Amino acid sequence: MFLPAGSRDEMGASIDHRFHVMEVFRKVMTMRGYTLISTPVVEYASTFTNQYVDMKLQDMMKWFNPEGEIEVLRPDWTTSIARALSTQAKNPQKWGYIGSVFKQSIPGIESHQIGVEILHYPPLMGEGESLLMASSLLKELKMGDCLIELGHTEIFESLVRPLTLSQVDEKRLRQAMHDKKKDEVYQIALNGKNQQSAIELASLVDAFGSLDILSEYEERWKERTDLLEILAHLKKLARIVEASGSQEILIDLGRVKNLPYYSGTMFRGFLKETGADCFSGGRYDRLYEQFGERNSAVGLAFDVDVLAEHVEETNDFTHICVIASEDTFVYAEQLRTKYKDAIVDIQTEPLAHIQYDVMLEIVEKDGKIEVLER
Ligand SMILES: N[C@@H](Cc1c[nH]c[nH+]1)C(=O)O
Repeated sequence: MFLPAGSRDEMGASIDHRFHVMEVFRKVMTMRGYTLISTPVVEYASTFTNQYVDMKLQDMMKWFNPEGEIEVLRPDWTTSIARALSTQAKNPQKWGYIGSVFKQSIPGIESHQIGVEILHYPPLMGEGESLLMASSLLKELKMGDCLIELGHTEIFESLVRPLTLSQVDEKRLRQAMHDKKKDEVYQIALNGKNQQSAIELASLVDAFGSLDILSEYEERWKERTDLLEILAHLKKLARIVEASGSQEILIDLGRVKNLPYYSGTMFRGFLKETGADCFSGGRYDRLYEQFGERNSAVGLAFDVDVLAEHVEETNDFTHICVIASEDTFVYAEQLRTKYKDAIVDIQTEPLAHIQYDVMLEIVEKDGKIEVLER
């Protein structure tokens, strides 16, 4: 009642879990040498809708400012951070962030992210670091096994390029490929008057699974040096992650980009137990072209709400109830110094819904104060 659809109030455990995820992330990123970055929650729409970023205005929370410019609530951290860093020197940088993104398309509009952006690193090192950082966070959070899926924008893009497709057909083709609808991919691709490409695109729909898929396609694409390079790159990245992390790797050669600014390797993380999609990211060197430069840029963001839902109970402090009155309240407060690592909850009566580990009662007898264990 009194809230727009999808908006909700929150109390207790779900907030605890979210903060726990953020705190563990902050520790992991700090220990790996990242620096925190934050950008304002209100930005100009044009930061996100320009030709380099190409996000859709209709998906954003927006309004006109007094000067008639459109302002939005931050729909994406990666783009804001690129804007903020565009004037920085080009030394290797690792940034971490914690905060909300806002999209019309998600229930409640707000979702919570934690993420990293890695700039000016050699490609395999930046990508490897993103994934190993993700892997160590999941381990610290005791999330159980995770599947890391690798894809690459240039496989689908380079097979579509020789086709003469209308914009509408190209959009439909992208969607059909994303939905893994093989017949539809083939039929739409045929409109591009290049049967060989249509066959290749249709086969891409099934090109996902374990690392063996890479060897299979090395054979299939042995004449295509551009695609072979991509396969070799993905293989090296998979080896780095496998050797240092403990996560299982999947390959999806037919993956289409979920954000327009990706150019190169893309990744996604799934929790094995429930299949929940917990992180997503990729390389976006071309995003920096709007500032007249081309940088090595890669990163990923976690959906904090998904992680918080799966996190184990985080509160393992001893829970002490101190029963006091208005007269003994000051004494009760002093007791805290004795139980520094416990939850000390001062009440007039124990609360029925809480299971206390220890119950202490402060009583005043003949002007003297005593603490009794109940
Ligand atoms: N901003 C992306 C994640 C990402 C971070 N860096 C690169 N990609 C997202 O919201 O899905």
